[in-house]
Amino acid sequence: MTWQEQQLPGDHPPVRSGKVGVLLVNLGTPDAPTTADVKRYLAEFLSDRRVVEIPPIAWQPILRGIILNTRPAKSAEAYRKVWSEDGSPLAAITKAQAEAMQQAFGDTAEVDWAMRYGEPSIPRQLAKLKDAGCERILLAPLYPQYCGATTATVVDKANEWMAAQRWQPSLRTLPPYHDDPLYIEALASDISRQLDALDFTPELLLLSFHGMPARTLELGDPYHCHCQKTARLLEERMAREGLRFRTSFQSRFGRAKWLEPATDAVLAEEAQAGTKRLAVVAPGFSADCLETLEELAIQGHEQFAEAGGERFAALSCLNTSAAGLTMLEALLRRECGGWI
Ligand SMILES: C=CC1=C(C)c2cc3[nH]c(cc4nc(cc5[nH]c(cc1n2)c(C)c5CCC(=O)O)C(CCC(=O)O)=C4C)c(C)c3C=C
Ligand SMILES: [Fe+2]
Ligand SMILES: [Fe+2]
Repeated sequence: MTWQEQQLPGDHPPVRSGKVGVLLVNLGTPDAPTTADVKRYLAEFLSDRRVVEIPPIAWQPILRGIILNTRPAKSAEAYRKVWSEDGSPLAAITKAQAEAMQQAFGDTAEVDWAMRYGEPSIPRQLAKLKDAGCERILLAPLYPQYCGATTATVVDKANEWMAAQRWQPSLRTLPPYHDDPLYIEALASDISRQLDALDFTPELLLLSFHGMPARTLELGDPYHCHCQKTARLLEERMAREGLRFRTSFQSRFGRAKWLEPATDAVLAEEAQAGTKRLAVVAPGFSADCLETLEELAIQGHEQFAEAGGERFAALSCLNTSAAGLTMLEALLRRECGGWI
């Protein structure tokens, strides 16, 4: 079915229909690396009750009174270190992924991208797809591992928009793909390519996933198990003579206990135990961002070197690599089954 302006009586509102839409979604990022923009972004992000599970009556005074007066300046400084000509790396890469998918799908689907926090927002982009005639939309949160704080909040936001529509499009959601052979294969091939290009041979490949409060595991969030399964499958698929694998969790936020071991602690511990050559990669991130380019590649390098490590490499995320785009297209085509 293709889009068409239907033949309608003169006083009938225009009707556009018949198309399939695909919306790639990632976390969100400030518009500019300034304290004011980072503050705006963090206020929205950290007010999401899926992200900080403390009752607003207790949390909002801490957020507004302390965190939003201290963190934005520090985070803005970190963002400035990784900001690119095309803006925030997370937004620029997600946009490039959507453009590549549009190229791959041609006129069989409209492909666009959105950010859960900040712009372009999910409601704005869903409305854009609907206005372009998309009656069927695949919502694709680009998180391989399911997490209430990431995947579920994207679906919540989309459903909020759906609730306000008289004529709703049909909505499908890309399921988590943490153990999908397409994903494991893409990671194995892209990581192997990057390891082969290094001018040293790492003794350890550290798989660093974004952390979560430890209690989310007891509350039934599958995130920790999904990360562990990705790590196990990747290690089985990639096994190399002399290369050890370890898994850790980065980006701790707040005072509660987070999933362990922490990436910074493992980097120091490994160097102190005599590991000289280490590579780190973040398989849970679809695109490089502040957490990989600054926290891992800059801070992680310093932590490892200060503890006695000698050679360090932070590998890239799948981004727009050939392996990453081939995987993404295959996942999206599968989920659009019967539609295109
Ligand atoms: C990949 C999955 C992610 C999970 C799970 C996640 C949970 C989570 N994050 C915070 C707090 C912060 N995260 C920040 C940045 C950030 N987080 C993710 C991904 C996940 N977060 C990404 C891709 C990014 C990068 C955004 C970018 O612009 O590049 C930040 C902002 C930066 C900073 O000030 O440090 C915060 C804060 C919590 C509390 C949480 C789960 C409870
Ligand atoms: Fe985060
Ligand atoms: Fe687990």
